[in-house]
Amino acid sequence: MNKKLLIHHASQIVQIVSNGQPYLRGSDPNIKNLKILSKQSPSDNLCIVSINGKIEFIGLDTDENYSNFKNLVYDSKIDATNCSILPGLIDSHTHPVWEGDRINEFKMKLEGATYMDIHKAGGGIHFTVRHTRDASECKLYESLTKRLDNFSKSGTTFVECKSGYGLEWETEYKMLKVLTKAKREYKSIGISNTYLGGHAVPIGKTADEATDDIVENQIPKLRDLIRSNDLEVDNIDVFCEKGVFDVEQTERIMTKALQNIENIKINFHSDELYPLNSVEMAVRLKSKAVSHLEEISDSEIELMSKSETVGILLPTTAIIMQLKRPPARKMLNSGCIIALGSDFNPNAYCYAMPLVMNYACIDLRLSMNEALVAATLNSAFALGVEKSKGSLEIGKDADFVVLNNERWENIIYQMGSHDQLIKYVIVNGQIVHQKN
Ligand SMILES: N=CN[C@@H](CCC(=O)O)C(=O)O
Ligand SMILES: [Zn+2]
Repeated sequence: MNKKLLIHHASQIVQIVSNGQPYLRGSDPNIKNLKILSKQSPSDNLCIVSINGKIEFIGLDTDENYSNFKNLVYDSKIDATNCSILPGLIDSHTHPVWEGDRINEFKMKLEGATYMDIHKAGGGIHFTVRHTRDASECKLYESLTKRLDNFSKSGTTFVECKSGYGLEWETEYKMLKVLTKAKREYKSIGISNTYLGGHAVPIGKTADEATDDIVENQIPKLRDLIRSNDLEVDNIDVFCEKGVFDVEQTERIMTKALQNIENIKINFHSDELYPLNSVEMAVRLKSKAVSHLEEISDSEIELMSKSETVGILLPTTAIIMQLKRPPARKMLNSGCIIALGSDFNPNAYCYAMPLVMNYACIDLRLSMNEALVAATLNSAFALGVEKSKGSLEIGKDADFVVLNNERWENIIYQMGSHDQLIKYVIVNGQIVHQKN
């Protein structure tokens, strides 16, 4: 199979970088000088060629190089006149496997209840856990794939997906089976799977007892199922938070996972509601990423800026929950590696990375270039897929978004209009979404 795709006549191609850089720190001048090809004259003709799902050529089709590709027969040709082309967006934090919406809690929060009030009263994550435990694998797969389709229509071509609404092995296993099936069979979006057995302390157990269960019972089972190829799990996560799992318990879980599961990547919820100083532990364990960080301290920022641990910011959640905002500017100016995620979950119902980037700019004061880097290359690095995704470079996966507009910034500027702007979403050189 040698499928070929040609996208030609484009006005702009946003590569992000073209020198193989794996990520861009906040202080890197290449964020200001993003690698963008733009039409200089009406006779210019920008194009991108994919063969077998990889990028083979990017540039002016008058270039000498293009002669190798000019006379090929293409399976699909897209005329991108007046369009811009971006890397597919990468959403580095979501919780998409669950049943039971939480509209009632949304109402309660609008009336003044806090997230933790609801959680302690047996709602929040516990409400979703009850409904997810009751749901069949088939039902969970059906709702997951509908959600994956919504991520894809919003321009996301690769998404991190967590388990975490089981809080016991049987349901965690069910969720991970659903995620593994989607990763193997659902080809319109790439998936990085995360085991989040420590998402909350199950009712009737202490946090220490729940930690013991994860360390002594769940992680060994997970290891065996990964080894036998029954499950595909890429990352391990814990909700490290006051009243959930403390730093010590989180470290026990992470250490056990590192010792038992080959190539597992640490990526956990950190410093969201209370400053627990968990970034110190994250950096010490060489975590790939930590998420939220509303309460990150100056000394943690300093540590993070000298490490390769990515800070994943979730602007929609901070707005929905009316949290103190993460000090994004300070983190960027100090040289941290910043990524973005939607945090899609029943408490924060947002699929759309274009809206997340908009909020990151307006509410967290990122520049548009910083937001795009955070939603592409740096998210890819947070998930360990930067060698194949996150920028438009020869040899990387042909994952693109084609916008109905000559300037890429419209994906951020036109708040909430991504449905009108996104003309095509392409994954591995295949059109997975096309605007009618
Ligand atoms: N903070 C913990 N986990 C999720 C919320 C999950 C839920 O409320 O169901 C988050 O990242 O926001
Ligand atoms: Zn989360």
